[in-house]
Amino acid sequence: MTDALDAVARLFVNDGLSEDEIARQAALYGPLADDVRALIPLAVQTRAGDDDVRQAREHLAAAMELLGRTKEDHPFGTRFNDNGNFRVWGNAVMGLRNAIAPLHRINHDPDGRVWADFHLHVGFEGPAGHTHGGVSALVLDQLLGDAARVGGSPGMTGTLTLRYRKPTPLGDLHGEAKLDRTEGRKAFVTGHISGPHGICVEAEGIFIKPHWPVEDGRDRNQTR
Ligand SMILES: CCCCCCCCCCCCCCCC(=O)SCCNC(=O)CCNC(=O)[C@H](O)C(C)(C)COP(=O)(O)OP(=O)(O)OC[C@H]1O[C@@H](n2cnc3c(N)ncnc32)[C@H](O)[C@@H]1OP(=O)(O)O
Repeated sequence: MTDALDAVARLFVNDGLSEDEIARQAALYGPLADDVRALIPLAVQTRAGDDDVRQAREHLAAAMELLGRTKEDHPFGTRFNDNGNFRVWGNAVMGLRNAIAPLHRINHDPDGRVWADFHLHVGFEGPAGHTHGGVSALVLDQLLGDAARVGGSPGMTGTLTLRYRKPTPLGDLHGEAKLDRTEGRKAFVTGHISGPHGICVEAEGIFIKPHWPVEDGRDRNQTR
C-alpha cells in the first residue's frame, strides 16, 4: 500500500487558495468543462458533412493547442484550503473540471440520505437508447461512497454489488444512497438509481476505511 499512500499524500494538498481565487477558477474552468461535455453528444449525433466536420476539427485542434500550452502533469487530486474548502475537480463523477462527470451536486439530507438528480446524455449509451451498466455503477459508487462519508465512515470501495432490475433509460435520472450500518472500519451502504418508471438499479456496497489516514472534511452539501 506504500505506493498508493505516497500517491494519495502527494495529491492531497492544502494549496492555500483564497475563496475569491477558488470562485474565480470555478467560474473559469467550470464552463470550459461544460463546453467539452456538450461536445460529446454532438460527436455522436451530428450529421455535419465533410467540410463542416473538417472545419470543426481545425477549431478543436486550435483550442487544444491553446489549452495545452501550460498544463499540469499530474491528476487534480484533492485540494483544500484552511477553511476546509475541499475540491475534487478532477473526479470522474462530479469533478467541476471533468467533462465526463454527470453529477453537478450531491445533496445530503439530515437523516443521512444522499441524493442527486442528473442527466445522462447519449454519450453514456450501452444497450440501444439506454444507460451503460458500467455508468450506473460509476454513479452508484460515488453516491454510496458519499453516503458512507457523511455517515461518518469514509472509505474506499471494497465491494460494490449491483442488481440491474430493468433497463435504465438515458435522460433525467435520480440516484440515492444511505449508510445502513458499520462494523469496525467497514461501512455497509445501499442505494439505487431510478428513472421515470421506477427503480432500475439497486446497489449494496462495503466501504473500508484504509489503514492509512486520510481526513476528508468536505462540506456536507458539497458542490463540485
Ligand atoms: C479516511 C479514508 C478516506 C478514504 C477516501 C474517502 C473518500 C470520500 C468519499 C467519496 C466517495 C468516493 C466514492 C468512490 C470510491 C472509490 O472509487 S475507491 C476506488 C476503488 N476501490 C479501491 O481501489 C480499493 C482498493 N482496495 C484497497 O485499497 C484495500 O483492499 C482496502 C479496500 C482499503 C481494504 O484494505 P485493508 O484495509 O488492508 O483491509 P483488511 O485489513 O485486509 O480488511 C479489513 C476488513 O475489511 C474486509 N475486507 C477487505 N477487503 C474487502 C473487500 N474488497 N470487500 C469487502 N470486505 C473487505 C476484511 O475481511 C476485513 O474484515 P474484518 O476481518 O475486519 O471483519
